[in-house]
Parts: sequence; structure tokens; C-alpha cells
Amino acid sequence: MNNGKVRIYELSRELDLDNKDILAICERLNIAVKSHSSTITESDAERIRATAAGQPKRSLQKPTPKPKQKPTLAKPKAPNRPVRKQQILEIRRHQPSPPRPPESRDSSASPSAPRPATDDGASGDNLRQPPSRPGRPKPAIRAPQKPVPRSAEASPASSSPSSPSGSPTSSAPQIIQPKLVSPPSRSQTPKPRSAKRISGPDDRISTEAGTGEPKAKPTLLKEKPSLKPKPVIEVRRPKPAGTTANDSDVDESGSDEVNEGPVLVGAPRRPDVRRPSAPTRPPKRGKPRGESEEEEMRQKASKNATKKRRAQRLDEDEDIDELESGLSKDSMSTPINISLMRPPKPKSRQTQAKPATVKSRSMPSRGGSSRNNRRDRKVEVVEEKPELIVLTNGLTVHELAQEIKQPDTEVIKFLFFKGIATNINQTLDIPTAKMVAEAFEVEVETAEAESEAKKTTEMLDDADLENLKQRPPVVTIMGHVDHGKTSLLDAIRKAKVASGEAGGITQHIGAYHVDVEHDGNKRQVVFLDTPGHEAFTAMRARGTRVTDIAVLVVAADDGVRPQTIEAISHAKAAQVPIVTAINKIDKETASADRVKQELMEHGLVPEEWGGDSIMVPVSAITGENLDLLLEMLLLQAEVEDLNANPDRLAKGTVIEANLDKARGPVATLLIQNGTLRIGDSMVVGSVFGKVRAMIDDRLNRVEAASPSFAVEVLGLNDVPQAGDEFEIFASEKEARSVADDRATDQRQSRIQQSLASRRVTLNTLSAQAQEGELKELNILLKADVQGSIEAILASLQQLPQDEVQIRVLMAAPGEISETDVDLAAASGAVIIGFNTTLAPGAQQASDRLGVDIQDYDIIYKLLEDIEGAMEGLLEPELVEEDLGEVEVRAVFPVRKGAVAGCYVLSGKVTRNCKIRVMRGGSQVYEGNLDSLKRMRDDVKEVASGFECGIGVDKFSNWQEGDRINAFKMVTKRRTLAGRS
Ligand SMILES: Nc1nc2c(ncn2[C@@H]2O[C@H](COP(=O)(O)OP(=O)(O)OP(=O)(O)O)[C@@H](O)[C@H]2O)c(=O)[nH]1
Repeated sequence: MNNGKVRIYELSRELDLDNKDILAICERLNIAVKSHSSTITESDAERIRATAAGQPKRSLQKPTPKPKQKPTLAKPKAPNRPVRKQQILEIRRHQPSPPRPPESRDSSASPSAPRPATDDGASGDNLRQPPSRPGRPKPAIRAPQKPVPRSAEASPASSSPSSPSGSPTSSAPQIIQPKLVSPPSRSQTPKPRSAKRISGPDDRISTEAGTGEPKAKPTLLKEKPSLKPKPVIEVRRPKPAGTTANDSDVDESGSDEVNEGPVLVGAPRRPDVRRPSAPTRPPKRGKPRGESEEEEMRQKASKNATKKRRAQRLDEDEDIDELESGLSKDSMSTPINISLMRPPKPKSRQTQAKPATVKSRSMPSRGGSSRNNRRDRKVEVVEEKPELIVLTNGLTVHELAQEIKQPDTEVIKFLFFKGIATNINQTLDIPTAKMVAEAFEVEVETAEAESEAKKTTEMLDDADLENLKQRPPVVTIMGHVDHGKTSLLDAIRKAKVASGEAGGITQHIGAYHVDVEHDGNKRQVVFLDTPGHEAFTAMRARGTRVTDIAVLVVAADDGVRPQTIEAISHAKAAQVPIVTAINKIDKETASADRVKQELMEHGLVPEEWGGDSIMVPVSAITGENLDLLLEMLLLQAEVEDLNANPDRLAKGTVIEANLDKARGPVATLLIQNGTLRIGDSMVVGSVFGKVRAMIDDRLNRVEAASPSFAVEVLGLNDVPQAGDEFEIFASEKEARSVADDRATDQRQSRIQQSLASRRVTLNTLSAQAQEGELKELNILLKADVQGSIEAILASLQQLPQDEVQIRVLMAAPGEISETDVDLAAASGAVIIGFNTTLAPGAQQASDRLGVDIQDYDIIYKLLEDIEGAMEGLLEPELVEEDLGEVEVRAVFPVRKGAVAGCYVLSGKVTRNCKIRVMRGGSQVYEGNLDSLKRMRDDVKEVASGFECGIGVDKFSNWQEGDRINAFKMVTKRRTLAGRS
């Protein structure tokens, strides 16, 4: 007290209360003070004393109430600051704790350990208390937060050899033993917690505080890179047990720790950081002491601390890992840019994996890792529709949808609008599939071209490889119209075929061979004489598939023309080499160089100009350079290394086929492998045949035909198709069997094709009609008896058929058979059954082929359905529907004209209906009714017997007595009856 003044802190001492308590009292008494150093008057002091009289002394205060005052106390800054110092100081003084573990670099840890039970509640208080107060156990508060018992526990030190298990308070906290060699008996003391702090920032404080060892810690922390976390973790696990101070546990863990002690010393931190769970363990085992609450608090505190530390550590660890992985900091600092292309880290760390993921997605093609590849695949899955698909066979709607990457429903919908009702399992033939694909802007390439190109090689089996012999090249002449293909072939034939033989060739067999002298040997070249330009795309393409070399004829006076380009494309697609014959060089206007120039634009570069394309200027008329052309063909053939195995059963392709009145089916076959002999059993396409006779291109009857030669063959059961392959079988039986199977397949395929393009059901007739495709309804009628048939047919004839005609494909009594279904499928008909049944297999066939079978037992119902189906095909029409009649009884002029005051005579009148204004029997207006009112209100309609006001925008010349006919236009389905 000075001059009658008293300072708060003096008063608090005097009253043995905390400054804050005094301050609180001051506040209550409205005594203005700022802090504990503020002065008050003696009178105020007296008042405070009086008030404080009934207040518990500081030493007796309980922690609980204090927290409430915290906020109040917070104002005075003083109490807050000293917290740390105070903590440490007091810890030292009062720590009755047992011997400090050697590891306790965290001297700070130790203080917490000794805390007696009475500390529990002190947490709140201690913080508020002035630092200098001795005798207070509070400091423990801090301890619990950082208390990292674990490390201590981990380190055997916690149970110092000197201290018996039972005496936790025996040793002073400062004793920090670096040794890990601790005795088995670990004291139950809470010390271990102090060990936890090792990793906490407080550790450092404590270290500085004076423990000798501690200093090493900070170093360790910084040197983390060298630390290896794993071993530490292993070591630490046992700790908790020891921490809890159960003797038995202690012993076990203790032993472990001893063994691994050295590791702990070296790498104490990591474990703490990495194992957040560790701190929670001790409490469980520590319960025995009955300090569960305190334990929990400490754990909480330590958990938080550990979390923070862990976060720090993780960051640090990451850095370490990065260092370990050899990545420089620089490289890590720029990952954002670089990582877009490649993940910077090989390590699988989630936080980094994510960005890598994103990156790899953005640069799918770069991905080198499997993960990236996976993503690439995903991207492919999500891929957009392809530009081109290759179809080798018919395929189902579903398969096609998948091919063109469209939903099944889209394909079905498209087909439906094309009048083809399908389901996803229905097979589409190639033309239909192509149509669909192209509608979805996907180009279609039938596999024909590809397989054609391969055919020549497919003709060879592995077994042939040992017996391969050179064969003549098969050459096709291609080119634009009138460029001289035929003339060239004729010229060659005339020049090379002995006149006697050539003269004998009066019948065209589609192929012929010429003999050429080449390198002193007699060689052959086989020419396929393909049909004229009208069959260019089809037959020429087919020609290339069996062709070894294509001769491109280009008129020197005309140059490259559209079909020239087309021929080049075909040959290239079939990977057939091209030898160009620049024809008509005898003409004055001929310019071979110009042709070469133009051909270069299409990828054919003449050899003489540095390319690899053979070009020979020829004249079919003068015969100039024909030999050279043949030479070049043989040269090219050598390059192609054309071989076949003549010592096997023949295989090849049909060049031409026709039905000869005298000789029956005749086919010109090109043998592509093996040797064809008289008597061979063959299958051509789906046709069986037994070679009865063979005639070569020079009209000679031959017994055998070797590879690359063409012969006319007699003995087939049917006429095959040009382009069909033929194959010889060892036994006739086998050949017949194969032919039968193929015939069945073909039949099936044909049915499906017709089905796909013509399927009709009663329910889909309308759709087809809308497309303008269906003008007739095909019906296949089966009934119980002939009488029913006649009755039904007579009734059907009654139906008006001026727009849609009924076509009865077949009407017969009997059950509906599988054959009926086939017929219906092939002709796009609906089967109508009347009082009849389905034969076995018919239902399955109809399901399979999508044929609609309607069964009736009442004739009028049958007619109704058919009529309905037909009506569905008729365009709907707009018809006028009367609403009512209105009379104008007054005219009210308005701003824009006039409104008619009306009375509804009959029916009704509605807003926006159409009206026709009649006056004296003639129409004065027809149009829309724009406004309809009743008693000034707009209404939707007015019924008969009521008055209303009618306004029309475009008409106001109303007169009393006008009659208004109200009507509306409606769409009506036209009925056949209505049109008869
Ligand atoms: N001056 C001359 N005219 C030729 C030559 N080659 C063909 N011609 C004539 O060109 C015309 C067409 O000859 P073709 O052999 O019919 O031509 P193409 O290419 O077979 O015709 P298409 O079979 O219709 O495609 C005929 O009038 C031939 O006489 C030639 O080398 N010189």
C-alpha cells in the first residue's frame, strides 16, 4: 500500500487469492482496475476484503469453477505469458517422479510424469496462476498435453533399474539417461508420457531447459532423412504395455526395448509421428491405476500434439522420401508443369498419386505406367464411333450397335423408321447393316475385298509348303472404258496363241493363257478376261481377288479417267501389284509422259522416274511392245514368287458359270492350288459336282488342270455363282454332305436377309406405310376348312383396296407349318390363321424369323384387325367438327371495331374455335374467334342458352341477326369404310 493505495496483487497475496479472483471481485464491485498491478483505494480494498472473506482461498480452490473466469482473466495479459516458464519451473520443483528414462531428452516430459493425483483438476487453474507460486502442482497441465508417455515407455528408461517399480516419485525429472538399457521392471509411473514429447516442440524447450541429452533430439529431428521409421515402429509397439506399468507387461516389453534400444536412440521420432495410434494405447493398459480420466485427458492432449507433429513429420517425411528417391528439390518444385506428362514420383503416395492420375488422363498417350495404360484403355472404351467398320458377315442388331458405338435402341429405331421391325437379336444382312452404319456416318467395308486379296494365299495350306512349285501369274486387265482392254487382250492372244488354236477359240471361257519365252524358258501368263465396263466394280473387284498382277490399261491419248482411278483403288485394296499398259501410243495425240504424270498423282511412279511402278507404252493395234509387256509381267511374277502345290486336291474360284442348254451347268474354274482331275468330287459354293469333263481355254478336253489355269467344268448339279470357291473332296459322300450343309446355311441366310429387309407385322404396317414403302399387305391364310378360306377371302375382297392392297400369297386349309413361316418370312407376309393350329416347329420358326402369326376364331375380328392395319396405313385427314350455332343480337362498338353480343342457340362456342359468320344465307367471314366473354369476363366456352360477347380481330362488321357457326378442325384417321 502506498499512500492509501493498494495494488491488486498485494491484495491478492494478502487474501491468498489469485489476482484474477481479485480482479473478478473488482469487476463485481464496479471497481475500475486494469490489471493486477493496478492500484485501488484503501476503501475499495476494504470492500474487496469484505467480499473476499467468504471466498475460498487460492490453495483450496477447485479447478472447476475457474475455467469460467478464464475469459475475464484473459484480459490481464500477464497471466497468460508466464505459462510456459511457469510450467517448467514448477515441474522441476515438484516432480517427485521416478528416475527419468535415459531417453528423456524431453526434460519437459518428465515434469508431467510425477504429477500426483491431485493434479488432475489443476489444469485449468494452473494456467491462470502466477508463475511464481510454489507448492502448486498445476504445472502438470501442460505436461498432459505434451505428455508423450509413449516414447518414454518405449524406452526402457522409463523403468530405471534403480527405481523399483513401486516408487514413481523417487527420482528427479532431470535425470535423463541416454542409456536404453533399462531394467525389466518398469515403473507404473506416468513418466512414459514424457517420452512422447520427444517429438513435440516442447521437447526442445525442455531440452534447453537443461537436460543434457535433449540436445541430441533436435538434431535427430532435423536429420530425419537418415532415420528409418520402420524399425522404430516395431520397437515402439510394445511400449504401451510398459507404459501402463503392469509389471508383467513391463517385463515383456522391457525386454524388447532393451533389445531394440539402440534403434530407439537413433530414431526415436519417427515412430511417434507415424503412429498416431500409439498414444491411445497407453491409457488402456494404464487403467490399472485408476487414473483413467487423467489418462484420457493426457491422451487427448498428446493426440492433438501428435497429430500436429505427425502432419509436420509427414511433410518432412515426404521431403525425405523425395530425397531418397533421388528427386531434386527443383524437380519437385515444378511438378505442376512436368507432372502433366509424367508422374514425378515413383513412390506410391496417395497425395501424389492423385495428381499423377489426373495428369495421365490428360495425356493418355504418354502413359508409361500400367496405371496410365489402364486409363488409356478406359479412354478407348469411351471412344467415339469408328470411322470405318469391316463387315464379314451378317450380324445382329446388338452386334452392329456395338460396332458403330450406338445404343441398340437407336439402331432399332432407325430400322423401324425404315419399316424394318427388329429386335436386338435379329440378324441383319450385310446390305442392311451397311445401310444402318452409313446412316450413323460410319463407313462400311465389307471384308470381301480383304478376303479376296488373301484368297490366293489361303489356298495354300501348311502341308503345301514342301511341294510348292512355280505357277504362272494370273493377270487381270483393268482400265477405263474404251481404253483398249479387249483390244489388248485380243492382240496378245493373236500374237501369242498359235493361229490354229486361237482360231478355235470361238467361245469365251473367261480366261486364257499365253506362252511366253522368258529367259530361254517357256513360261505362261494367264489372263482373266473380265467382263466389260458395266460390271466394272463388281467383277473387276472379284477379278483382283484371284489375280496376281493387274494390268492397268490407260489410253495414251486420254489419260487417267475415273475408272482408271477406281481400278487403281481396287488393285491397291487387294494388294495386287499393278503393271501399267499405256495403250494407243500409235495415236498422234498420244502422250505417254502425260499419262505417267497423271498416274503419279495417284501413287504410281514409273520406274524410269525413280519409282517402282512398271509402265509399258503399247499399242493393241500395232502390237508394239506387247512382248515387253509380257516380259514385264513375268518379271513382276518372279518378284511375287508365285507358287502352288500341284500334288494335292484342287482348290480355286469360279470365274464364270452358266446353264448351257445342251451341257447343263457349266462353270469356268480357275485352279489356284492343287490339280483338278476328271472324276473329282467337288463342292462349289453350295453346289455339289463331280467333274465329268474339262475343257481348257483352247477348247481342248483335258484330264487335269494345274495351278493358275482355267478350265470349263461339266458335271455340276447346279449353277454356282461367279466368285464362289470350289474345293475337291476325297470322297463323294463328304462332298455331298458339305454341299448340303452349305445349302442349308445359305437358305437360312437368304431368309434372314429377306426378313431383315421385308419383315412385316400387323403392328408395324403403319410405320412402313409412312415411309411410303408399303402399298400392299401380304397375307398368308391358313384355316380349318376350305369353307372358312372362301368366306374369309370373300370378306377380304369387300375391303376397299384402292390405297392399300391385300395380297393373299397363299390360302389353304390346314395347320400353319414351318414352311408357311419360311414363305411368309421370305415375302414379308403376315400369317393369318383361322380356327387352325401351329405345326411343330412353326412357332419357333416364327420367333426366329420374326414372322407375325395372328390366330382368330371369329371372322369379323379377323377382318377388323386387317382393316385396322390397313387403315393405319392411310394418311390421317383434317375434318370439321361442328360445335354450335350462335346468333348475333347486338353490336357494341369498341375502340378497335365492334364486338357482337350473342346468344348461343345450340351446342356451344369456345375461345379460339373457328367460326363462320353467315348473313342471309351467305358467308361473310370465316376465321378464328379471338375473344369470348361473358359479363365482361373472358371465358373458355359458353354453352347453349347463354349470352356472350364475341370478338374477332379481323372482322368487326357485325350485324344483328348474323348467324355464327362455331366449329373446330380435328384430325381423323381415315377408315377404309369411309372411302369405299
Ligand atoms: N489407235 C488405237 N486404237 C485402239 C488401240 N487399242 C484399242 N483401240 C481402239 O479403242 C476402241 C476401244 O477398244 P476396246 O478394246 O473395245 O476398249 P475396251 O477398254 O475393251 O472397252 P470396253 O470393253 O467397252 O471397256 C476400239 O475402237 C479400238 O479399236 C490402240 O492401241 N491404238
